[in-house]
Amino acid sequence: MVEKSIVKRAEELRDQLNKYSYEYYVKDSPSVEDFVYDSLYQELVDIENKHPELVTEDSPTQRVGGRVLEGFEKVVHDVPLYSLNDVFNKEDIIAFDKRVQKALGQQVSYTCELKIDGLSVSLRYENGKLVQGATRGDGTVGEDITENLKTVRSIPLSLKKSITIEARGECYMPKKSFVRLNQDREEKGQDVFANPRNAAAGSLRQLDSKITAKRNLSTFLYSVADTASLKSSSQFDALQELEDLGFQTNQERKLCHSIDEVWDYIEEFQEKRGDLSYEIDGVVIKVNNFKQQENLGYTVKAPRWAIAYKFPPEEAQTIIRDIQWT
Ligand SMILES: NC(=O)c1cnc(OC2CCCC2)nc1N
Repeated sequence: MVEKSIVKRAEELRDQLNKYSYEYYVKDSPSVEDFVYDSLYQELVDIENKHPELVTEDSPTQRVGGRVLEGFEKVVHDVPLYSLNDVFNKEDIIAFDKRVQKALGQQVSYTCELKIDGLSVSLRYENGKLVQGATRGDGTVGEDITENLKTVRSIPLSLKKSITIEARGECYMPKKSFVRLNQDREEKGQDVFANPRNAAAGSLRQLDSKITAKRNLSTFLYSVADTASLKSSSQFDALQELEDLGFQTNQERKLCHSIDEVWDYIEEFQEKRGDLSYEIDGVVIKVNNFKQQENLGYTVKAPRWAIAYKFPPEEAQTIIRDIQWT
């Protein structure tokens, strides 16, 4: 039986380290220097080595697993991960708005979100603890990449409330990490990745999570499998609720009350795209109210209540050129 004081100290360290990690990787505003984090982390590693029975699933020491997998298990998504219909011009945005207004016969607000150019992932939590992470796959069957997603520091191993929820979002590689990774691969005579999306996909497909852990991936969560698992009754509020649970959400979201406001948002971020620290390939426009989303429903592959406005592809050189070389 381990002394109570040691059990208590291990719990304190876990909570403290998870809080520091959240501040650093999710809020991007650390409250302590790295050396403070490192020394507390080492203290926890020492306690867990001496008393393995004290190790918990959500201990920060469990982010980087030990074993190399043979392959990935299949995961069936009870609620499919839908894709989005794409549009490429203002006329189609206006047509989308007209269809929605006609179908609903009432006023509609839209939540606009940047369309992160990464990989869709699904994160399942039971009683607030991360139990499974999976790829989108074909929308119905994905792959279990829990070990790899646990290494993504912005993914919380435990939520701020012990609820059971399946969150969905994008896992991506920041532009600077992409450039650094390709420089490193070039020096080693390895193939370089064509773009950050491919680099993120390649990093999440690693059978050895120690490699994934070094790729500096991040996330933006933007939806849940079942909106009934949230208090919110709209997309805009749901994003805030996900943030309050400890997820990273994209701060550029905007609640728009007319399609003109939506178009202004699109033009704004077509301009700002090069200044972002991550790649986007457009804007996602969603009917804000969940009841209205339900009334509009889905086609076979995509919701009728959302549309993706795609920007013209940005040639690779722009990505490299636009990085602020600090
Ligand atoms: N790549 C993105 O940033 C992104 C993708 N998809 C969605 O929403 C889909 C999910 C279910 C129907 C609408 N939102 C996003 N922000």
